[in-house]
Amino acid sequence: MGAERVTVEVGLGDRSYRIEIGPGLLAEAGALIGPLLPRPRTVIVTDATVAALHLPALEAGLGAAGIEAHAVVLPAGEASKSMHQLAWLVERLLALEVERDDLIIAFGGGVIGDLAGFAAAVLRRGVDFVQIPTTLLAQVDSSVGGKTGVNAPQGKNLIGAFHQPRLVLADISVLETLSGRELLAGYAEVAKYGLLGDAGFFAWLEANGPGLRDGDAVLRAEAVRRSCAMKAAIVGRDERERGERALLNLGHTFGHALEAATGYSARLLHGEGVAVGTGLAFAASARMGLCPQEAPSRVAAHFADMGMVRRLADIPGELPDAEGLIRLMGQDKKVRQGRLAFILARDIGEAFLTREADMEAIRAVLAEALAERG
Ligand SMILES: NC(=O)c1ccc[n+]([C@@H]2O[C@H](COP(=O)([O-])OP(=O)(O)OC[C@H]3O[C@@H](n4cnc5c(N)ncnc54)[C@H](O)[C@@H]3O)[C@@H](O)[C@H]2O)c1
Ligand SMILES: O=C(O)C(=O)C[C@@H](O)[C@H](O)[C@H](O)COP(=O)(O)O
Ligand SMILES: [Zn+2]
Repeated sequence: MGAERVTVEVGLGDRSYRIEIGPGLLAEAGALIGPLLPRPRTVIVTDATVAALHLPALEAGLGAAGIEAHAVVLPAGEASKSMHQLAWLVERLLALEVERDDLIIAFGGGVIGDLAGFAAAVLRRGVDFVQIPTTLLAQVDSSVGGKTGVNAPQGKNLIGAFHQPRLVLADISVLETLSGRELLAGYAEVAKYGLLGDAGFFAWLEANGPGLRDGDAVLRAEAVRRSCAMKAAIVGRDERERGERALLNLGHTFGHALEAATGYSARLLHGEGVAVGTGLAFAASARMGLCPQEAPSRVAAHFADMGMVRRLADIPGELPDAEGLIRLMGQDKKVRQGRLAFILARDIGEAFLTREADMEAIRAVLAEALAERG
């Protein structure tokens, strides 16, 4: 039996929206998006790789409902999440005469979702948008919750806005063309949900992660559903990250510093930085005596079993020393009155935020991990 279509609801009052998850959704895009359009016209924002693989199928799906679509195509990769590309994109959208009541479609991975979502937030002071995520990472995380934005030289996602989509269509069939490296990077954000708050889900992943990785569509759909359900619930309770939502940053204080250190380049994908950062967060938690040593060992064993990038030693090229990485963490958005914030854990599935982390332990964990690089 193949994967079936399921719906997850993000409950945000009159800004609530559905996440549709299942195979073959591109063909139904017109029927699903049509009711949101004031006129049968839209603009698809995508990247060159996704356009080459999947744009004709989306255009056909929209065309079947009589919707005319213009495509705006950006270069693939994290470097496109910049002020430069934002300015270019907004000018293209204005040149295409996108009106205040029109809706645009973000069709791609997290880079396109974050960039097009931010463009939608500022274009004519805000137009609607739909997310059609095409990477595992985007299906389980970035397309949901309304964080949009671009990177700055000073740090990750430092310029942006909260702007919720009107609808999310996660077509799991498109994951079939995703590279193994990108799939495993996205898997780090899947594991994150188990590690931050659902030990049962992490145990499920320990059993089913390899099957999911190797292409089982039913397992993929289930992982996307459970991840989206967890994120939707958190976002529904704390849209603007005043509290609980910060747990979704597990692994990111370290990961974002590593992405800045590697210049937002192909040396380290976002999800890879999250995997390495999650390992470091669990190692630091054990070193501070907050959680049993079995917890970081279990995380490391599962990530190794999956074949993921998971240690500083797996990152090619030069890296700053421990002090340099801690300096980069100073731009993290969770910093308050100059104090760094970390998401640490009491066990698998029991993460919490602290601004009282023992910085000596953080330094020691980083120094040890850097030393493994030889
Ligand atoms: N807004 C949020 O809540 C949130 C959450 C997590 C991550 N993010 C952001 O998401 C970004 C990372 O997203 P990503 O990992 O999706 O990266 P990405 O958007 O760069 O996509 C990864 C690569 O896969 C290609 N690709 C996309 N779909 C494909 C498909 N179906 N088949 C083949 N190739 C495909 C892309 O062209 C790209 O080269 C980071 O900038 C990160 O900060 C945001
Ligand atoms: O949705 C959230 O909240 C997250 O933190 C999800 C993260 O996976 C994502 O990488 C997010 O963009 C990080 O947010 P930031 O506020 O630390 O930039
Ligand atoms: Zn992330």
